[in-house]
Amino acid sequence: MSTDSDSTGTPPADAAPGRCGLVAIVGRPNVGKSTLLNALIGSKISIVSRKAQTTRHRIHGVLTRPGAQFVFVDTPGFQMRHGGTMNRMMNRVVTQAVSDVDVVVMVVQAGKWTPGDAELLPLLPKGARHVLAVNKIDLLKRRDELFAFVEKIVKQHSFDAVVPVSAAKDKQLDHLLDEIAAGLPEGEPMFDEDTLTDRPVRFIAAELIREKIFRLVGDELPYACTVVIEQWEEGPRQTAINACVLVERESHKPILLGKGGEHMKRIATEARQDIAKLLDSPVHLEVYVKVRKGWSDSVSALRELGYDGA
Ligand SMILES: Nc1nc2c(ncn2[C@@H]2O[C@H](COP(=O)(O)OP(=O)(O)OP(=O)(O)O)[C@@H](O)[C@H]2O)c(=O)[nH]1
Repeated sequence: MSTDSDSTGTPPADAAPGRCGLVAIVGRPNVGKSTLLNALIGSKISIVSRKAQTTRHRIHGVLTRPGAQFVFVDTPGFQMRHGGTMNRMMNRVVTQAVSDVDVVVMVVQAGKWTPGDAELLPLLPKGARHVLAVNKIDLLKRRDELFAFVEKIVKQHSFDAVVPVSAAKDKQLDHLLDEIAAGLPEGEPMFDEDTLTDRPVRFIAAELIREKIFRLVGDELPYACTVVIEQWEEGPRQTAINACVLVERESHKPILLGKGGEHMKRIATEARQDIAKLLDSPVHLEVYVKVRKGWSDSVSALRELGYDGA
């Protein structure tokens, strides 16, 4: 790594040409992908103008550093937590989603290699630089455990770089970015510097609600749930939003609602605050729960809900 003793904040005249490219962060559930992405690009989402229609991907976030722009693309399938139709479709979607990225960062949890991790290895796109991010190193008691762990993985797959990190403690993230940058092609930035995401604002609002649900009751809900924005009215003083959370079974409803509806209240309050920040205007948010049996296993229901790849 370079030292910053001579850093003046301006790149030297003979600086390497700029790089820009697509990066996918993949990994089984719970290894810390979202935490890592947030630590890399910041958790604040803002709405963007894209310079040009240069990518067919859904962009999760953009990070611009001197000399390199990292365009993080979404990989929906890697976030799914259960089997069934959803997963089969999502595997297809995911293979397509990462097929033309420049760098794929596979995140694993230090000391915890599972069959779920191994299953992802053949899905990593051939033409990309493969970076292994060994996350949560702060949880390791002994450093030598890390060497043995990494050795076991690199025997199964040849990674171009291996970087132990802690997304939560902000450890080694600059090093990780350097290793990612090494795989980005030379080129002009695709986005203006302050750009963070180009996802439609309604989708982000639904994601913010889903995030609150996972934070509060994710461990208790045996299936993923989905959030559908049913109504969105931009008034002169506030935006009124009705959102519906679809769950699999009647028994999931009380989990989401909590005693006297307290979970739902907290979910709605926290989501409203985030959405208001996102829109930079007051928000009135109503969140309902509906039971829709078998939604995650029905292809037509998935299509209806806007999942592609069905
Ligand atoms: N100790 C520690 N915990 C971490 C670290 N990174 C993430 N976590 C925790 O691990 C859990 C899962 O993190 P997420 O970022 O939600 O993981 P994910 O891979 O996006 O999970 P899915 O959305 O299920 O795919 C959370 O409780 C995080 O706080 C880390 O570096 N150290």
